Amino acid sequence: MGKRSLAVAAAGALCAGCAAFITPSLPRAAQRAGSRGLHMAVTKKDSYSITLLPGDGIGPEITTATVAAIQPFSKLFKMEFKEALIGGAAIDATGSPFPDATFEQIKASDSVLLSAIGGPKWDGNPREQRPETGLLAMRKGLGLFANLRPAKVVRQLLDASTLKPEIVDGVDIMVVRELTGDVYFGTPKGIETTESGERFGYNNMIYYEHEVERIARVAFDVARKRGKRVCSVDKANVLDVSQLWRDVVIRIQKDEYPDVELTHQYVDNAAMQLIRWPKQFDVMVTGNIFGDILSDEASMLVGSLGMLPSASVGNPSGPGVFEPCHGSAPDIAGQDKANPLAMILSAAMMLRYDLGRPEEADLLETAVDNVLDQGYATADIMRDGCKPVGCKEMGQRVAEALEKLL
Ligand SMILES: NC(=O)c1ccc[n+]([C@@H]2O[C@H](COP(=O)([O-])OP(=O)(O)OC[C@H]3O[C@@H](n4cnc5c(N)ncnc54)[C@H](O)[C@@H]3O)[C@@H](O)[C@H]2O)c1
Ligand SMILES: CC(C)[C@H](C(=O)O)[C@@H](O)C(=O)O
Ligand SMILES: [Mg+2]
Repeated sequence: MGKRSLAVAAAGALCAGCAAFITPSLPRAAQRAGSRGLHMAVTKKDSYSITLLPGDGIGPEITTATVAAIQPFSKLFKMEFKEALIGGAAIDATGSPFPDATFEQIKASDSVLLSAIGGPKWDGNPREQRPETGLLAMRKGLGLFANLRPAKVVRQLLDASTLKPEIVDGVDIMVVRELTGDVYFGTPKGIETTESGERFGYNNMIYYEHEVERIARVAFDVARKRGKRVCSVDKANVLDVSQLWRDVVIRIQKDEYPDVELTHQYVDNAAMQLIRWPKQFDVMVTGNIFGDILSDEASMLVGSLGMLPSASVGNPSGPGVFEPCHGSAPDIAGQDKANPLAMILSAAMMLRYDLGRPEEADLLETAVDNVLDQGYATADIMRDGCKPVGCKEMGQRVAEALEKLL
């Protein structure tokens, strides 16, 4: 395949309406400006429109709990919540996992809170009618190339991790995951049959320099506000796409961030180092698929996937999407067992990055901390001596704790 057709293939969007947001041919200066879109300089307002995407499985339960938890902020500013369809719920209602109406509503919102999508009901659908395809289309369509996944161990949960307390105590890692490139979006891809009748499947792992440059800058910018150390994770010993990744990250650090320390690990080693001695990491920057896997692994340092929030950002002129790292947890859906804290902490990231309300973000995180101090725990983080609560009650407890701080 020639260079031009590869470029066209990589720009191929999952939905027609997304194409305008994909910018492989932007001049470098414009791409660079876009890479600064961490929404940190947003001016605060008195009123916000927030799209809620309750999605599938435990999604509606944790969404209700999250809205309840942040309701006390209505003393300070107005939040207009409007639900929209995505994922399996959208497929059932409209036939599409990311309906145009949802995309239009999101673009007109200040921000987006997403719970989770997917489930066995739709696993047999053709690819374009799978819930996950809707999620990817939204991220790509909104230009959200940077996914920040903080794995910060809270002292109350030291015993909730499957690792020894002395290994996880003090861990504070920010995984910066590239979110709109890699093997997730590369083409050509598909499942075909050879002339002899054997089927084969393939996906193209591809990164353009500008995609690596902008995620590297996000990682270095984040590191400058933390421990000034970035570990870039790749598989450059085997993959050409990873060699390009590494070369570009080295160049950006040398030219623009000489004050930030840069190290490299191969992804197999990084997966091991994360559970051997996680305190060695400050910021980890990596591609879409490695970041997906390593962030789920990092959640167990904290104690549960139900504790890991995320911010999907990168487009300074549009809303970000704030979403827990976990999925729709079909095994516990509809039983009031889910931990809503990952989504509540994602709402804190929304306040910080999208709504220009960093003080309120801190307050919400403190409220969560206080609830954990009081010993309330959902099943996934249950320890000796804790008070068991369901999803709904956990949301109410956070609301009460927040109320006391306002
Ligand atoms: N961002 C998303 O929407 C997202 C992310 C991951 C997976 N998924 C989808 O979710 C579906 C299920 O995937 P999976 O089972 O591999 O992963 P999952 O994250 O849904 O669940 C993995 C395990 O973690 C538990 N878990 C997850 N969130 C929890 C919470 N908040 N509280 C308590 N326990 C929690 C589940 O019960 C399960 O045992 C699939 O369709 C998958 O594609 C969606
Ligand atoms: C559901 C899936 C498309 C998604 C991803 O792989 O990005 C999920 O695993 C995540 O981590 O948000
Ligand atoms: Mg994942």
